[in-house]
Amino acid sequence: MKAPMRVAVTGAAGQIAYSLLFRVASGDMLGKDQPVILQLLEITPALDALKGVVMELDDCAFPLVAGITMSDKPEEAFKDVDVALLVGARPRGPGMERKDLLEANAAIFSVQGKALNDVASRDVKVLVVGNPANTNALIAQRNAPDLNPANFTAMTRLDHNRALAQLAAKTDAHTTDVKQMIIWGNHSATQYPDISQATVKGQAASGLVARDWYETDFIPTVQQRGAAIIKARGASSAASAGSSAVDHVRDWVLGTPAGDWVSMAIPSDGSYGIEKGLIYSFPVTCKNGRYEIVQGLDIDDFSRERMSVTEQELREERDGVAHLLP
Ligand SMILES: NC(=O)C1=CN([C@@H]2O[C@H](COP(=O)(O)OP(=O)(O)OC[C@H]3O[C@@H](n4cnc5c(N)ncnc54)[C@H](O)[C@@H]3O)[C@@H](O)[C@H]2O)C=CC1
Ligand SMILES: O=C([O-])CC(=O)C(=O)O
Repeated sequence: MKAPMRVAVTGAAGQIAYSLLFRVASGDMLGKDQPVILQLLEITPALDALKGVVMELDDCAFPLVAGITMSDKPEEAFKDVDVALLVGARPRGPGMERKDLLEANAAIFSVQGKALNDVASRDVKVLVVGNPANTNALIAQRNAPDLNPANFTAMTRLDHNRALAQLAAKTDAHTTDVKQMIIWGNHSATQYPDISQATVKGQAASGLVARDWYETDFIPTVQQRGAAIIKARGASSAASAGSSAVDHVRDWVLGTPAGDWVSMAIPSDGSYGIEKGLIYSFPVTCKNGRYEIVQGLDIDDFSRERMSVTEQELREERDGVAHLLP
């Protein structure tokens, strides 16, 4: 039996966590042979609700759960954690953009970055889900100077999966037939879902769909999918967000399949001319618990323009929270 891994989940009484926790506990994220200790963080008024969630986790009798803790103090919840899923934050409602949440949510991530810096495992892998995810990840990372910046990531895997689903439906294929999708940039309406490298059953996707569909239907549909869910459901995506968080961490820890890649928002190292340090979504492959940006892709003028627009938005978000960036 492997030693348990410690997984912190913030916002553990919220909507996303209500689906995410059960997937983590059942072994979908770290493997069916990997015991987990769940370290759950909530704000004080939500601790009663959290107790109910823990009662349900207990009632599932998951073989891989080696312990569960609850706390309203980040320094307790993050103690020695190997993986930190930073979900807890206010979600947007109808008519809002994700960056409208910056004011409400940014402070959470400076406090949590500091706590991770002080008490988490030195190799902790951090995934920020709470919006605006990229800039919140930047805040957490900059407040954790003793940890490797590369260990702070934000979630664009939901956008990646949405793009797979849209392209698969259009080409009458299954999502597993689609390879080499890319989401560039911010988890926002400026993100650039790029099919220029994608294949469907081994054929170039760009040759299978009309350019007009790609530009006027596919791109805006993926960019606006979060808003469409809010309109339809009256609440922001929860189960699909939880599922994508599982995918993100699983692939980071256990590796990406040969011949394909995934999208992760990570600190830019300057690849593709993107400003160093911004938390920007790139195509990456993962192996041995590390990710690497896919290099050498051709970037045409259409792509370059869109990659720059979303980069510029990330610069503006960063400048808007300068007071939280040590
Ligand atoms: N990156 C992505 O692809 C996606 C991100 N999101 C974002 O995820 C976040 C959570 O969404 P939901 O679970 O639907 O919201 P929710 O409102 O149902 O749950 C959020 C939970 O976080 C808790 N919380 C608030 N401040 C906290 C703090 N300082 N420490 C610990 N917990 C705290 C709240 O008490 C609440 O229980 C939102 O910001 C939402 O916009 C949602 C979908 C996709
Ligand atoms: O749209 C939202 O506010 C929630 C979210 O991030 C998504 O569904 O992509």
